[in-house]
Amino acid sequence: MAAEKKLTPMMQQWHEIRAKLSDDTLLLFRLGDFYEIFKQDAERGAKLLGITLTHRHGMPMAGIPYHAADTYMQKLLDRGIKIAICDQTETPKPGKLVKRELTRIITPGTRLADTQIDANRNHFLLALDLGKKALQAAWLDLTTGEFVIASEARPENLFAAFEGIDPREIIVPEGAAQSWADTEGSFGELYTHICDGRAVTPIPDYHFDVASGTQSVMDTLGVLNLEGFGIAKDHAALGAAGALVHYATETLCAKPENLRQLREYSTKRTLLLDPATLRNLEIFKSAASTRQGSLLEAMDGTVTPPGARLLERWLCAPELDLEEIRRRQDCVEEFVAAPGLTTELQQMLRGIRDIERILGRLQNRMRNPRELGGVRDTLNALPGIAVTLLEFPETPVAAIAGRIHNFDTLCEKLAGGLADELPGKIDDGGTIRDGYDEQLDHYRSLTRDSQKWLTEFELDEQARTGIKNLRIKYNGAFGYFIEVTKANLALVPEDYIRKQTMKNAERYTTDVLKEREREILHAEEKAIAREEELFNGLIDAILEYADSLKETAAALAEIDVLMGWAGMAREWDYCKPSLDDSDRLQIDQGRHPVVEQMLRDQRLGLAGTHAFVPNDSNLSSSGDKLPQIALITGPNMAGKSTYIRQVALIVLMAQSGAWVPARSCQLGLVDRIFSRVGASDELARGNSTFMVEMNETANILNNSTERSLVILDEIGRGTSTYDGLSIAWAVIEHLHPKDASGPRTLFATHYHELTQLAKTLERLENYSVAVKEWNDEIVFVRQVVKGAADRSYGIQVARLAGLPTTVIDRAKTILQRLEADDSSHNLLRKRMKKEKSGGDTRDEDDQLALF
Ligand SMILES: Nc1ncnc2c1ncn2[C@@H]1O[C@H](COP(=O)(O)OP(=O)(O)OP(=O)(O)O)[C@@H](O)[C@H]1O
Repeated sequence: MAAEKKLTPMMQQWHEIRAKLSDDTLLLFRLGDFYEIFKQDAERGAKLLGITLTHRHGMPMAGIPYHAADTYMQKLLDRGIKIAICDQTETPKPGKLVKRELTRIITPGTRLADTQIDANRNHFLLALDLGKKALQAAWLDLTTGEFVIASEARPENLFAAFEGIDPREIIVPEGAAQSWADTEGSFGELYTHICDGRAVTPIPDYHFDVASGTQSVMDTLGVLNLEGFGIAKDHAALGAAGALVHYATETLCAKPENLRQLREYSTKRTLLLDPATLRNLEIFKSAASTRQGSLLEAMDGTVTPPGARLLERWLCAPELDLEEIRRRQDCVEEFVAAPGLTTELQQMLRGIRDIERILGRLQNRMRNPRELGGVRDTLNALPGIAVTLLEFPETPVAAIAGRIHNFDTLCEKLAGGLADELPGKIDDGGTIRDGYDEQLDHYRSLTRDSQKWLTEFELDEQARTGIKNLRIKYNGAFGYFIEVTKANLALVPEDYIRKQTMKNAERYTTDVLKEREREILHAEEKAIAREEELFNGLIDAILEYADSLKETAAALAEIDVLMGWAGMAREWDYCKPSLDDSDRLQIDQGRHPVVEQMLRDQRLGLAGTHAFVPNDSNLSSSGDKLPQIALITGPNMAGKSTYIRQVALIVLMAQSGAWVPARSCQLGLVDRIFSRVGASDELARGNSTFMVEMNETANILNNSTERSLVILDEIGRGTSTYDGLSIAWAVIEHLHPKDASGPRTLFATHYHELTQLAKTLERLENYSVAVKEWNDEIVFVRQVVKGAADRSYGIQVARLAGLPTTVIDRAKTILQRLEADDSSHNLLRKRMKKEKSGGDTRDEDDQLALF
């Protein structure tokens, strides 16, 4: 207690505020031009930020300059640290403790400042709760106001969506986090996976209560019920939504003001992509974890950040609604047919600002004059965009254009009120245009007159005292003063009153200067206060239009994505796919969108690289005239993986509403894409390659339907040949139910033995990727043809890879011996050889019963 008594009033204030925060939060305490960090926070902060730790009266402290705070905050947030900001909430007065309040807590999932967020990506905060029957989830992007709930009896279906939304922070009920991670089976694994590398924040369980959650969601949205959003009052995920609202309110230190809508995500309305497929198909990130080389990058022709964000949302939730898919496709078609207008529109879109996020900040009390300038400039650009869109009358594009509102009144108000050049902060002055407000003009003229007066006063005093270098100066602590250097002290007149002694100068004031100082400061203070009032008035005027601004921003984002797709369609000669409810998939001359682009880029630099070779794909789940399963064999490096992936990517693109890299494409809607391809990054998580492969395969066998698309690449290669072959064999049989339909499947393999399945499975057809042999060398022609391949040409490919000749020669010898060996494994191969040469295979058929 004795120690407590000694605290200065300011430290008492610090203690009171610090006590409201959790231990892991770092408190930044505004002190003049610095944010100070004290005590235990100082030790932690100094280490994390690499700044000097000092001690005052034994108390550790560290400080960061207010003007550079953004950079330091960014560093802390990137390390997953929560920051609490305590600001001065009144103008400091000498001798009085300034009022301070917590103004914000910033966590990885609740950042708002544009310097702290990625413009092209959403920043979602995700809340999870596992009920007895279902997983409840809600996610919210505070920067844009997007707010979604979901409830799913099969949690694995939702984890696919989470992978796509890529949450920055996950809120869970206290106590649950560890027990969920320890849950046996897929839930535990998926939960651990989604938490990996993300901030996880436990909050008390009662914040997940459905009844109180519903109430706080309704209060925040400003509605009396949720029927307008098609959501039942007792929707089980409203508990998670309530937890989000609570957390957002706590961190913003106020109710989030930009939440206006709530949407339900349903796995039944979306083509599902499980996390493994998103990774395997390199949808959002390449295998090297970069955007480059991903489908997202190859499909991104957007020119605005909201467009880029919408593209990502569309790609992680491709549609099952034919009408919506066709609407998007038709818009792309309009833009494809009007390249000139499209380029013009794109040019205009480049000039607009991110209204959705500006609104988010304005509504949540992060206001600076330049944001208003952004709204003004964007509104000025809208009529031009709207007029250009009128060139698409009575088309789906015109329907989107119809969602762009008219803001003439607001435009006029902002043009009249805002200065042309805007400062970064309202306190800097100069936000409001001269002539907009009489009162402000009056204070400003007083200040301007005073500046003139001060200049004249300086000249007069120089003349009166004979001190040529006498200066009138100003600083925040001492106000206005007359500065005289030490050498001229003898000339200082009697009426000068000493204010401060410096090393080389003395500072004085006079009664006249004191009087004038009072007037000037008063006028400046009044001017700033009036300017702030007017500034808030303009913000209120903007916020009155919040809903129509949001709708306009959403329409512009759509136009941006669709024009980007049209640009791609023209540049890469894509076709408009035709989608229906059938069970077929027919792609004529399909290409891999990413590999094709990479090959062209390489070709520019590397002579001799070939262009992408297109291939057809034809499947139907009932096996009606087309196979249900395509089994693809072929040499290493021939292009098997590329081929099967391209089919999956084309389906995903088509159901997102984009055009696709093919000459033509007919597609019966796919409900899920499953993949088991390539190595995975699971090794670091303690799973072996084979284990991962089997987990993914199990998921496919358990969850695929006859509407699904399954692509499997080299199943079973992670174990011994016999085990692998047997598993692959059984997997194919499972995917080919007797007398029923099965998922449309592409299966690439090096087990040539599997090609025999075509004899027993009527809906399976063999294909191979052709190569030409020339002088014991192979030439890749990348053509997929009907019929099985006879060998792997592994040794030839190894030679291409640069294995030493001695190793290649030795491998050939071993291969010859193995092929001569009469093992049961080679029976199949021998049999195939005989078959090819028209020999008798009856003996081996008996042996085949083994499989
Ligand atoms: N249709 C194509 N046109 C042009 N180049 C292609 C085509 N398909 C594949 N390639 C090129 O060939 C390379 C190898 O393809 P891919 O990995 O698909 O072969 P693979 O048969 O699956 O090989 P492995 O069996 O060794 O895994 C790709 O990286 C790509 O550059």
